[in-house]
Amino acid sequence: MGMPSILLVTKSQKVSQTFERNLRTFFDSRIDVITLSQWQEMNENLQDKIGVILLSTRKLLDSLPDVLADIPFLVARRNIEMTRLPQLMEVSAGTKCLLVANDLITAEDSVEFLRRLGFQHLDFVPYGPEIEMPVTELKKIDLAITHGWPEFVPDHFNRVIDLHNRPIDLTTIFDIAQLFNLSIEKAHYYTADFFRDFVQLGRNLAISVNNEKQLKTKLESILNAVHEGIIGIDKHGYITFFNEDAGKILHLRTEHCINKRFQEIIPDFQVEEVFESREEISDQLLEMRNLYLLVTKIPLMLDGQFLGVVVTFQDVTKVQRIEQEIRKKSTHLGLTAKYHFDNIIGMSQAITSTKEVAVKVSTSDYTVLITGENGTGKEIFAQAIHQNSSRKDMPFVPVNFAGLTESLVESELFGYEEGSFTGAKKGGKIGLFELAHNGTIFLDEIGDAPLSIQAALLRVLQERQVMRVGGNRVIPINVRVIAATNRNLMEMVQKGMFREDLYYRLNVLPLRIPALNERREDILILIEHFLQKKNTNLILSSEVKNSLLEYHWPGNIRELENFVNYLTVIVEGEVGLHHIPERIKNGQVGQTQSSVETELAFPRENGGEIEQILFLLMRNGSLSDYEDILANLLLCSKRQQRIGRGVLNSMLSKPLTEARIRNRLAILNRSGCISVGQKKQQGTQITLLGIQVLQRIKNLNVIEQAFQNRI
Ligand SMILES: Nc1ncnc2c1ncn2[C@@H]1O[C@H](COP(=O)(O)OP(=O)(O)OP(=O)(O)O)[C@@H](O)[C@H]1O
Repeated sequence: MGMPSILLVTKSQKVSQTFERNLRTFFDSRIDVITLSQWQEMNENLQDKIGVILLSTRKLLDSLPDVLADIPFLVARRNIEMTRLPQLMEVSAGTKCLLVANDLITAEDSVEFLRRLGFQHLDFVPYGPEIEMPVTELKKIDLAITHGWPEFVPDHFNRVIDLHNRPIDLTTIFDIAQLFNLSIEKAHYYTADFFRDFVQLGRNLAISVNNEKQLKTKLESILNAVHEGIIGIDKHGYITFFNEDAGKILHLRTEHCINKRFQEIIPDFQVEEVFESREEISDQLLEMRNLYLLVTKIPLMLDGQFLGVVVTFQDVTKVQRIEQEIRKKSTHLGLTAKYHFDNIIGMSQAITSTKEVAVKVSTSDYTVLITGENGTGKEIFAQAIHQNSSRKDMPFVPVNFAGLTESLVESELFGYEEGSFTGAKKGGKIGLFELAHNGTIFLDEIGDAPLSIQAALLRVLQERQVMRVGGNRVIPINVRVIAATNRNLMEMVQKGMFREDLYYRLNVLPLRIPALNERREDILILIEHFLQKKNTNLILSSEVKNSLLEYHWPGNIRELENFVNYLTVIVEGEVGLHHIPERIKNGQVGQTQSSVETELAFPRENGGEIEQILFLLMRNGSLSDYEDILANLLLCSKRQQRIGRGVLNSMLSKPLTEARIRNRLAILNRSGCISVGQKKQQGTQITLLGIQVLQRIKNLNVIEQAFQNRI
C-alpha cells in the first residue's frame, strides 16, 4: 500500500484548510490529504487510493458520490482554540449572543459545543446566512460570536468575538493514526501545547480573579473610606454594593441590603428616574426619614451599554440646620411666627368656622390666599397656619408689599450678588425667598405688588427657584406661600392691574377672614382679652359696653386693640361714656372700610378734637411714625424751612416707604396737623394743631412710661 490518503469532506474551504493544517502537525508528509473538490477534478479511479474519508459533519455523508460509498469514513470531533476563550469569559451572564456560522446547523452545533464547555450562562441564538431575522430582533442582541465566519455577521453588530475555526480533536487524530498504523511522535507536543494553553488560560484566569479580588477589596476600602454613602445598583435593579457610610446614614446593615431590589431599600431616592432617562441627576436635595440628603445618581454606561446606577449621597441635615440658624441669626427680621390658632380670640360662629377651615388648610402644603378687611387678623391667621404645619420649626418670613418700593422689591425678594449695582453690600445679600427656604413666605398686601414684580413672583412660584439680582446661579427653594390682601384681586385682574395667571396660582386655597362687624358677639371678648394683655383692672360701664357693641369698627380688631390701649393710658378705674371718643358714641354704622374722610366728619370744635385726631392716627399706623414726622416738621418750622416729602423722609429716625409716608402725610394734612403746599417747592409745614397733637403724643408717652414703671 502506498502513502495513506485522507479525503476531506467539509462544507467550506476554510475548514478544509484548518483540518489539513492539523493533520500535517501530526503526520507531516506521511499522509496524502485531498479535498473532495480536488478529487472530483481528478480521475475517478483514484478512489481506490483513499484510505479514509474525514467529514467535518455527519450530515455531509448524504452528499458523497456513490463511488465513495464503500470507503471507511470518520466524522471529525472538534475542539476549540483555548487561547480564544478568555474573550468569551469576559462576557457577563445573561448576555444575548448571536452565534454565527456558515449555516444554521453548524451554528446550532457550535451552541451545543459551547454549552458543553460550560457557557450555559450565556443566552445563545444560533444564526446562519439562510435565516431571515428582522433587524428589530437582531438589535435586541448584544453581541455576535462566530467560529471563523465573521463575513456572515449581520452589519450592525459592534461587538464581535471570533473564536476562529475549530481544530480537529486529538481523539480523531488517534483514530486516524490507528487506522493507518502510523506512529504519532509529536502527539506529546500537541498535548503539551494543549495543556500549556490550558494552564496559561487557568493562570490568566487565576491572576485576573485575584486581581479582581484585590481590586474589589481596594475599591471597597476606598469607597468605605469616603465619607459619603455609595450604593451600586445593577441593570436589573438589584443592589450590588452598599458602603459603610450608606449604612451609617440610613441606619441599615450592608448585608441586609445587598442583592435586594433598590425599591425595597431606598424607595425615597427616586432612582427609577435614572433607569428611565439614563441621565445623571446631581446634587438633588431630598428630604426623607427626618434627614436632608444631597444625592447624586449616575447611570453606568460601558460601550453604549447600560450597566446600572451608582447613587452617592451625603447627610446634610446638620448643614441645613446650621444654615437655617445662620440665616435666622444673620437677619433681624424675627423669622418666627408667634401666633397659634389658640391665640385667635373669638367664639362667634363666623370666626370658629374660619378657624376650622384654616386648621385643615394648614396641614396641606398648598398656596393660600387670605382675604379680609384691614385689621381683621389676616397675618395672625397666616402665622397660625405656619405654626400648625410641618414647617413650624422653619422660618416664617413676612413681606409687606405696601411697604416696599418698586426699586427695592426685587433685591429684597430675591437678594443680590456682590457688586451687582452701586450701593450693593459686600458679599451680596440673601433674599427673602431664600430666607424662607423650607419655611413659609407670607406675601402681605399682595395687591400692592407692582406688575413687574408680579411677573417675577409668578416665575418663582412656577419654578420654585430664584436667581439673585446680578447672579447667574439658580437657587432651588422649598417654600410654602401664603398671600394676603384686603383688595378685590379679581376686580384688579379685570382692570389689568393684577396678573390673572398669578391670581390663580395664589388662589389655590382661599380663606376669607370675617370683619369684626360680622361677629359682634366677639367684641366684648376681644376687649377683655386686650385688657388682660395690658394687665389692667379697668372696668367698663354697661353704657360704655353698649356703645362699643353698636359701633361698626371699620378698622376691625386693630382699631379695637388700639382703642383699648388708648383707654389704658388715659383712664384709671372705671371707664365712663365721657372717655369714649364721639364717633364711637355716635355709632358710625354703615361704613365698610376705615376711611380718612369719614373720620374727619367729626366736629372738631369740641374739647375732644385732639383725642379724635390721636385716635384717627392710631387707627392708621403707629403713633411713633406720626410723632417722628411732626417733630421733624416742627424742627424745620423753627428753622423757617419748608421741606418736601423726600427730604422729610430722610430726616426721620426710621425712614418710611414711599407709599407709607405719602399715606401718613395725607392723614396729617386732612386732620389739619400739617399744611401741604399746592406746588412742589412750597413744601410741607406743621400747623398749630399739629404742634398740639405732637405735644399730646409726647404727654401720652410720658404717661405710658409712668404707667409701665408702676406695673
Ligand atoms: N382673632 C384675633 N384674636 C386676637 N387678636 C387678633 C385677632 N385678630 C386680629 N388680632 C390682632 O389685631 C391686629 C391686626 O391683625 P393682623 O395684622 O393680623 O391683621 P391684618 O388683617 O393682617 O391687617 P392688615 O390688612 O392691616 O395688614 C394684630 O395686633 C392682631 O394681634
